[in-house]
Amino acid sequence: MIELNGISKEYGQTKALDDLNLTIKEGKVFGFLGHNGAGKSTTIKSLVSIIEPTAGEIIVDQQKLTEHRLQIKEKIGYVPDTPDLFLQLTAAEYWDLMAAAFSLEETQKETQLKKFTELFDMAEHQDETIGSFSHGMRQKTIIIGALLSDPAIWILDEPIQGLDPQAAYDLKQMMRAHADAGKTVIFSTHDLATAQQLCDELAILKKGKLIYNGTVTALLAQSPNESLESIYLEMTGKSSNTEAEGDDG
Ligand SMILES: Nc1ncnc2c1ncn2[C@@H]1O[C@H](COP(=O)(O)OP(=O)(O)OP(=O)(O)O)[C@@H](O)[C@H]1O
Repeated sequence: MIELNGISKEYGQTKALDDLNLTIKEGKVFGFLGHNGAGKSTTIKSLVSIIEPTAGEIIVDQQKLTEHRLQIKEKIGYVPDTPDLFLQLTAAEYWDLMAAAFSLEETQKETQLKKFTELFDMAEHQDETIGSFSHGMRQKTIIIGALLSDPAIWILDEPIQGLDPQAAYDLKQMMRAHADAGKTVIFSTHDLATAQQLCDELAILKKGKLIYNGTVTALLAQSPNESLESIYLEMTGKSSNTEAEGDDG
């Protein structure tokens, strides 16, 4: 279980996160939604120790993140929102690096690589440099690297973006299966259809504040005849098309 207790992050005058309180449980797919700049990546980067919140505490499996960073990092597979790391390495070199960072046995590395490179159609590209890849191929390379060690906690910042429909489908299936196996899947997305299809629980952020936390089912039940898209747009301050067209009812 992951607990965020009173997390705030300030950049000068900007409050990127404002007193965020959340509990993220195993066995669920947990999604972060919010407009550009709402604080999704700031939350995710705080969880994976890239940035340090200005205030608050993160607890992972009863351990304080500030006191157990390495043990906690070993449990996490992280996919950043920009897959532009190590562009001069080949995909195979990058995966070797990730396998070494997690002290994977050679056989475990080979088995995992065979599975993922076949699944993501990357086997024939593994000796090419990451810099020569398309956005989607870079994304696949980073996803494979993040999942090589079979981490219990997946934290994926806009992982679907840029993937072709087959890879997106396969990744969503993997996320579902990982959660169904009792593990943790956290991701951010702008794709409301994906959120509706995949998430068990949601956190919707607006300007650094949590404006909804709960199940997708409960959110949809609040307005039974509306889609997640129109509910989201209403909550985040935008009107749906019908309202924008001046239906004064
Ligand atoms: N390094 C930084 N320096 C200053 N401000 C920052 C920095 N990183 C983020 N911010 C600000 O913090 C706020 C939250 O940004 P964040 O990247 O978390 O949003 P996001 O929800 O992930 O947005 P997007 O959907 O565009 O990826 C924004 O106002 C952003 O400008």
